[in-house]
Amino acid sequence: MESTINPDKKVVHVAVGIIKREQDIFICKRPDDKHQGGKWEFPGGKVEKGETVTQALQRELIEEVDIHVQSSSPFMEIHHDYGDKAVQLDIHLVEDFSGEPIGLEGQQGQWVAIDKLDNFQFPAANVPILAKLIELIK
Ligand SMILES: Nc1nc2c([nH]c(=O)n2[C@@H]2O[C@H](COP(=O)(O)OP(=O)(O)OP(=O)(O)O)[C@@H](O)[C@H]2O)c(=O)[nH]1
Ligand SMILES: [Mg+2]
Repeated sequence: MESTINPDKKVVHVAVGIIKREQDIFICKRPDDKHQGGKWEFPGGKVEKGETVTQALQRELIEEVDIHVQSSSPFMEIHHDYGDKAVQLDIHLVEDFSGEPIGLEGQQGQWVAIDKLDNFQFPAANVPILAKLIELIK
């Protein structure tokens, strides 16, 4: 019998940055050929062996959106199983950075007001992030 819970399933640990300036957040569109392709995301990527989440976040945001993170603070942690892949998202708020974010890997990127984020389609795991961001501006 097939089980929906597989304790041996590898969990991908991901550092995610909520890049915030005043009431706006910088989001990017995931390339079509990637997991959850075509959806919008908060930039970030896999934590590599030997890296802390903060180090991974700094590296990924340089690689993906060309900004240098000066400091960040933990925002929330989400565990989600997509079936084809299980992820642990370590989400940090990034308000202190240098440079102007752009989609450095050819991906679309744009600043969006927090109250307009629900017009964009995000991966299912992101639902609690949007809910918490809305709380910030209430
Ligand atoms: N960056 C990012 N990943 C997310 C978000 N939500 C979410 O479910 N994910 C999932 O977390 C994983 C992140 O992997 P990634 O593709 O960004 O990793 P990466 O930058 O290291 O790229 P790579 O695939 O080229 O190694 C993907 O499975 C993605 O679907 C999000 O808001 N931002
Ligand atoms: Mg990435």
